[in-house]
Amino acid sequence: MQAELQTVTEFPEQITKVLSLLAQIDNPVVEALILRLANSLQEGHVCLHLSTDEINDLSHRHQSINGLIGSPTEFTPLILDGHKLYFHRYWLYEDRFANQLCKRLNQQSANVDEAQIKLLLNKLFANKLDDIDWQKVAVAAASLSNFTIISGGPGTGKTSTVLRLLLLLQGLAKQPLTIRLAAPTGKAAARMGEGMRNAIQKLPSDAQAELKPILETLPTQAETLHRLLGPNGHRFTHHALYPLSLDVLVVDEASMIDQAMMYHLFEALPPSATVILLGDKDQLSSVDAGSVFSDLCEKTLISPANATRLSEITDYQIPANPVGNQNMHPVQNDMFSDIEFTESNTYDALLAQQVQVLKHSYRFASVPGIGALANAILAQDLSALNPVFEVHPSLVWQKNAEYEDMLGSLAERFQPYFEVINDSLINDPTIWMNTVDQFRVLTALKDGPYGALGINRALERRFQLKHWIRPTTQNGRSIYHGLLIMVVQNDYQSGLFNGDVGIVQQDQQTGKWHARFPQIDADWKSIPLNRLPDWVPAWAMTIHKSQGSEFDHVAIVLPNQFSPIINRSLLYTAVTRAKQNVTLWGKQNIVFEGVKNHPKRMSGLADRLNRVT
Ligand SMILES: Nc1ncnc2c1ncn2[C@@H]1O[C@H](COP(=O)(O)OP(=O)(O)OP(=O)(O)O)[C@@H](O)[C@H]1O
Repeated sequence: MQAELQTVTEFPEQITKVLSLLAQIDNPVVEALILRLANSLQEGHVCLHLSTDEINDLSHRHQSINGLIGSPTEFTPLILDGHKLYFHRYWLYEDRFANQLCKRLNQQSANVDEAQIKLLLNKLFANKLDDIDWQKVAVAAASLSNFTIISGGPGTGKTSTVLRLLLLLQGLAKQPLTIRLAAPTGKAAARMGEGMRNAIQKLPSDAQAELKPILETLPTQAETLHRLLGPNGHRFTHHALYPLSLDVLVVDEASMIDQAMMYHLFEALPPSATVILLGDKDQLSSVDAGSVFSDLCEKTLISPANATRLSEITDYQIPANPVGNQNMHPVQNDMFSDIEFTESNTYDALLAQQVQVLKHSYRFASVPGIGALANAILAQDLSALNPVFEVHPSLVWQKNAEYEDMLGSLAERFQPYFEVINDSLINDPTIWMNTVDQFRVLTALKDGPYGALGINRALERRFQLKHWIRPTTQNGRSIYHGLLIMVVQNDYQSGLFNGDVGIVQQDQQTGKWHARFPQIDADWKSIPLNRLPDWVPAWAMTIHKSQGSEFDHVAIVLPNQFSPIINRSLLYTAVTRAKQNVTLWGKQNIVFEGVKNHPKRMSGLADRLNRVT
């Protein structure tokens, strides 16, 4: 699958030529259109919106588009659906996913025992709050449905909430449920498992004792979506005809799932399974085309009937359509201030009621600087940015630094790591990884001096000057003991996936080189360098690649000229990768322009869901 997608997204010109040749088209206007579509896919859009004039123009070129562009019922390489032009495969992904979702939204709450739910909820949320406990509301709403989205920023309690939801579902079930946890990348899956184990530890001790038999049935390890679906060449083992064997699936970091993977996932789900997607709708969308999670989170509403039902179950007075509620972010309030809830019978109205948004960050209560900066970015409040940096010592903004000074400062931050990696008495890769995860450089761009590749090269030169590393060449690549690498390709043979981060090590006895990777459910994996899939150094990584990871201190490096790639979601994602400190290296006008820039990816999902049930 990955290889096929790369053909379209990475080589737009070639795809245009091949399609034109296949359809025997020799028409520059049509060729330009295919190229525009391929380029927009590369930018993350699922489709291309055509104007009425462009559509009229196409219909006049009937001869030249015959066999190339067809309606949704035709089998042509390109599909024109209303005003939206798709590559056939993406039209199919979006259409089938929407159908699966609509089926799920249609089979809501059959025979739920609301009295039993209320009883268990009160055990799981023993403290009655003065204000509405939105975590409790989220669990209550999710227990009435087989599809739920829980969106929230870092530390808003998504994992704690989903743990209580799983305890509730398992407590209600007549037979023990098969529950599985998954995430788009290995790193995100590892963090999800760790989060679950922490959340269990943090349950009040009386609840832990009382719920012990149920707790023992819950998974505390998560797997990657690829592993869950079962890689099988370029396809997956599980699909509509051979669905997954599970009752409940929880997927974390769902904002990272692209349209293609979302389609494959929903195709492989048994119709009776309950699905819970967790994520942060404000984060960057997936690397590949689509912004499915944020599209699904576009509206969040509580109908009057649902408000009554949830009030009864939770013992809080839940307002219908809670516009202006403290729990909602100002941006969100603005977004919904003109939406009045009508008992609409469209799928998007059904979906809006399955979207639970958590807003209070427990994590940022102790590190308020990061929370304040993240909120200022989300609210696109430029006037708040400078004051936020002035007030919080955990935040530093280097607006006018020279390039070399910046590199010097970034390199210094890796000193603690090289001290442990070069200490022959410290041979524990977990200590190495924990030390290197204290600091990471995140870049907006991939290429150029301010991109991840350029910064990595420059940092390596500095590491060498400081005698922290002694590079040698193998298979044409510079390697050294302690080199931090990121895999940039899925490789089923080695079990390594795009985004996996490992450490290169030379065996002291044999002198052989290996890269070691932390495993979700096993010891460290050791792979000889010549068997590694394609990789890059990872002292600096793009913000896109950093999704699903967290570091104590994050340095965000922006280029010295504005690039449209810098936008609100990118900056928010970068800032929220930090647990303690953020150093922002970028000119003020570039940061301001980036915060104001909030593009939306094109897709037809909203239109498809805006259908009558
Ligand atoms: N209702 C609550 N009251 C007090 N503390 C809470 C509550 N909910 C969550 N926390 C605490 O907040 C922290 C973050 O919670 P949790 O890990 O569930 O959030 P998360 O949204 O999953 O975080 P992340 O974005 O890092 O995955 C944890 O220390 C947790 O114990």
